[in-house]
This record gives sequence, structure tokens and C-alpha cells, in this order.
Amino acid sequence: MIIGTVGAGIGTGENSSVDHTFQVDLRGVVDLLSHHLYGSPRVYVRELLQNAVDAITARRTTEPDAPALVRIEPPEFTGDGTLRVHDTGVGLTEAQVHELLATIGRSSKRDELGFSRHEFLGQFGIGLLSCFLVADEIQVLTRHGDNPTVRWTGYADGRYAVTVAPPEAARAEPGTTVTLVPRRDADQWFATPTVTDLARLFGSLLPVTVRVGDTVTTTGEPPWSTVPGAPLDRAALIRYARETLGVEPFDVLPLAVPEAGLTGVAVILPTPVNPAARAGHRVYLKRMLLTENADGLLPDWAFFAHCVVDATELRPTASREALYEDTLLTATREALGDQVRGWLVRLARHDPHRLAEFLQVHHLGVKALALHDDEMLRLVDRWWPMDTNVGTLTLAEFRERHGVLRYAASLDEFRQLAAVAAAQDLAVVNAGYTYDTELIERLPAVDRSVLIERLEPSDLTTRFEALDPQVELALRPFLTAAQRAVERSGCEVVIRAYDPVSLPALYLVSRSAAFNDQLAASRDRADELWGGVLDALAATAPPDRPQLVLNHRNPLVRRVTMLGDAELVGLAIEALYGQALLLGHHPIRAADAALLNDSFLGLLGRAVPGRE
Ligand SMILES: Nc1ncnc2c1ncn2[C@@H]1O[C@H](COP(=O)(O)OP(=O)(O)OP(=O)(O)O)[C@@H](O)[C@H]1O
Repeated sequence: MIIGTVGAGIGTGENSSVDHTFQVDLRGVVDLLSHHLYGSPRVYVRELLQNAVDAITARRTTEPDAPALVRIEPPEFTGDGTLRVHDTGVGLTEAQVHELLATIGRSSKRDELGFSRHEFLGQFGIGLLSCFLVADEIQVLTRHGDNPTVRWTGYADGRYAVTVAPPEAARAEPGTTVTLVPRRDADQWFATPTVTDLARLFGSLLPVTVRVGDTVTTTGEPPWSTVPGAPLDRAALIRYARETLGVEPFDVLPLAVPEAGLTGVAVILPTPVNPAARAGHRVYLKRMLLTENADGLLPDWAFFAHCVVDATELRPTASREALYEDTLLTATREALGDQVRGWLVRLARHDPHRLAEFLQVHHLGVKALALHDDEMLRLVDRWWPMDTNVGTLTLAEFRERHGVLRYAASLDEFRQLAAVAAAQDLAVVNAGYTYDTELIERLPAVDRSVLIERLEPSDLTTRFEALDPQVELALRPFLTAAQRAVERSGCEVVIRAYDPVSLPALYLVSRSAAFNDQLAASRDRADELWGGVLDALAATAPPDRPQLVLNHRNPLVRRVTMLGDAELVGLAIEALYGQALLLGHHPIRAADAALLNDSFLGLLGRAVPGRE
């Protein structure tokens, strides 16, 4: 028996003068692995499976018909408290045991230049150590070809022993059995249901048969086609999405990126998802689960798709819990993004009805994409129903019917404008929802023939007809009285002729007037110092006041202009002001409420007969 200590394998230590060998404190390394590298001790099952599969792969390169079976026996089956993993792999010679199992970071899965060999899952030479997260002792009983069976026993404190197995322990066939003696506090990781679940989770797609006790945990081929371009078994994929993701997919689409050796499926989610909450993708590397929560496999905009993929060329991080961010991953992300985008474009071409359904659920994602992507912008232009003051229309339909794409940039502006603009035969799009204004403003960049015009409430006044100068002159005294009535609200009274005739007055706020209004409201609430700052700001703002635009075509307004009673004129103007505020969904400030109150009570006092 040879007893040694697990070493780092750097230098020989044989030169007596200056060279020394690093000593590695295995307990420190295990602590590092368990607290900083691996997310959970459960990974020990994955590492054991991976070693077994790699050993089978290695054997099959020279013996293509060798059996491919991995058997896991939890303590319930071994009966001696240990867990065993048997494989029909290539096994190790005594010399290899010394070289590979006793040196941290040494792996048989790299070539002479130190690059990981393509056919294997492992590459770092640390996987076996993960067993020390749950075990005090690891035994490896292994036979390579016709060589004698060798037993290696490693302990968590860093000692190991190697012996040639006595005849009664010799293996009948090549292969390896790894035996774990559980740590006292790690029992839960060895229960049969736990081990079965973990073998299924990590290894259900492995290209070998894995059994835990009597249960086969491998399912064979993935449900998607691993040959790019092969026909799609939609029903199988939908079933798979239902079982693994727990959703009834809106659609499924095959994915393939040959440079990354990637095949898989994107499941289009059936319900809206928060764009900020990234969908975790399920990624297999060489048919072994890497993670159920991979970030960055799809571009951010594709948050409505959830991928399940297997790749041979993408690299794992050392913990094997995430994808290594390199240029191949960047290129893969772009290629997958293109495929999801292509699906959308095809849907638009061949099944607009389904596309409309999709947009109802995921329009935010598509619009976010359209901010940078011309084709998606065209898709939104053609297919997304927008709210307008002439009904629900796509932007393309709107342009076809009305020419210029006139839009209100906020919901408030649209509310102010919608009815009046419609009466002027002016069609306006409500671009107040997320991304809509930006998308409309980007349209001319994609199609030069598109004309857009942002409509502001104050633009409407210029469209209203001015009165005959004579009439306007005659109305001067009336306008002065009217202005006095609403002076304290800060607005300017003007009179124009416009449609609809039924509308007596409009309250119009331009962008700068709205800003001034906010400033005034803040000023009322601010302390002295801050108030001073706001005053200074107000002084630089243009004197652009909101307007109360009376409609000279409206019969009631005409009657008011002809009133001889100045007090009644005041009350009527106050009432029209209040009504215009309500109609345009404007906020009612304290001064407005007071004004409305006075006018209401004043008019009521006039209407009810009798004297005090
Ligand atoms: N079941 C096994 N059969 C044959 N050889 C094995 C077995 N398990 C481990 N080995 C040998 O021990 C070496 C070290 O294994 P370990 O799991 O620590 O690292 P690895 O698999 O090479 O890489 P990784 O850290 O990425 O898993 C392997 O390279 C392999 O040569």
C-alpha cells in the first residue's frame, strides 16, 4: 500500500536544493469549493455522473460496443451506509490513479497543450473533490483493460492510500466504482428520492443509461431535433414545455446554432412577463444540465421566450453553474435573437391573427425591440393597434387614411385634444403609452415617406377661426370682464369660432404652460430657500399661460357675451372655466375649487327665486 498526501502537482520536489512542492491543505480547498464555488452540495451527484459518462466515452473510442451503464446505489441499496456509483468506463491503471486522483487540477481530459478535449464533460480536474462536500472518505475501485484492479481511498484531511485490490475485491470487468462514506451532517443528500431527483435533474438527457437503485433516470434523446433542419415534433415539444416549465406555450420554435453545437427549443410564454425579470434559460452542455437559470442566452428584449438548449461548444464557468461569457456566447446570443425575431416576422407574414394575439400579450417586448430594430418597427407599424381619436388603427392604416401621422405625446395631451381635434377633422394618435412616442418619431428614419407631426394643445388655437375684427372689438368689454373673473387661476381668456358647436369652452395647456403650472404648485408647497430657487426658474420660463378658449359658435357663449350684468358674466365664465377643466381631465387646484364653488353657489343664488 502506498500512502501519500494529495498534492498540487507543481514542481517535482525531488531536487534537493531549491525546488519545493506546493502543499495543499485539502480542508481549505474543500471549504473554498463548498462556500465559494458550488451553490449547493447537490453538485456531487453531477460530478460523479460526469466522471462516469466521460470514462464510458473514453472507453468507447477504442471499444465502440462497450456497455454504457451507470448504476447509482444509495445507502438504502448498499445496506452499509455508503453510496456507490458503478460505471462501465475506461477505468484507471495504478500509475494513472497516482497521477490523476492524487493531484488537484490534474485531468485526463485535456490534451498535451492543456486544452480541454472536446468529447469530455470534465476539464478542470477538481470535480471529484466536490464529493468531500458530503463525504469524509472516497474510495475508487477501478480496472483499466486487463490491468489489476486498484483501490484508491482519499480522506477529507488530505491523506490518500493506493493498493492493488485483493483477488476477492478484483473487478470482473473494466470500469470504476466510486464509494462515498457520508459525512454525518450530510445524510439528507444520500436519501434515495433525493439522489434519484438529482440524477434526473442533471442527467436525464445523458447519452448513456443511468439507474438509481431500480429506477432508470435517463430519458434518451432530447425532445427537440438535434439535427438542424429536421422536422419539428410540435406535440412532443409542447408536452415537454408543459412538464418542465409548467406552462402551456403560446408557441414553440426550434433553435440551432451550429458554431456553438447548439440545438434546442424556445418556448414563447403565454402570459405577459415583467421585462425586467429575466427568464432563466435551461442549458445543457453535452447533454448534462448546466443550469436552469442561465442569463444572457437571449438578448434582453426576448424576455417573452424561454429556452431549453443543449450545446457542445459553449463553455461552463468552473462551478459549472453558469455559461462563461466569451465571444462565442455573444455570437450565439445574437444568432438566437435572430431566430426569435425571424419567428415573429414569419408570424406576421403567415398568421397575422396569431401575431395580433401575441402582441396583445407581449407588446412591450416587441416595442422595446422596435426602438432599435427596423424590421420590428415595421411590424409594430403594420400590426399594433393604436388608440386614436378616430378609433383603433394601426399606424400604417392611420397614415393611409390621414396622411400625416399626427400624435399627442402624452395621455394628458391626448385627452385634451381628442374630442376637439376630431370635430376639426383632425385625426390624432394617442402616443402616450410606453415607447409609442419614440417609435413614431423613429418611423421617418426607416421610411422617408412617413410624415409625422406632434400635436400640442396650443396648436389647436391656431387652427380655430379668429372672429371678424369688428365683432372682436365689440366683445372687448366682455373679454375684460371675463379675464377678471378667472384672473386668479392664471389663465388667459380668448374667443374663437370652432367646432363642435356644442362645446362652449376649452382649456388648453401648452408644454411650457404645463411646466409653469407645476412650478407654481411646487412654489406653493416649497420652503423659502427652495421657493427662491423655483422663482428664479420661473423668471427664466417664457410667459406662456394656459388659455380658456371660448367658442363663439356656441349659442350659450353668445348669450353670455351679450349679458349686461357684469356679475352674471363673471359667474358664467367661472362656470365655463370649471367645466373646461373637467372636460380636459385637468387637475383641480385649490384656487380652481374655490372658483368653481363661488360660481356654482352664485348661479344657484341667481336661479332660485326670492330675496334674503
Ligand atoms: N469514474 C471514473 N473513471 C475513470 N476515471 C475517472 C473517474 N473519475 C475520475 N476519473 C479520473 O480522475 C480525473 C480527475 O477527476 P475530476 O472529477 O476531479 O476532474 P475532471 O473530471 O477531469 O474535471 P472536472 O473538474 O471538470 O470535473 C479525471 O480526469 C479522470 O481521469
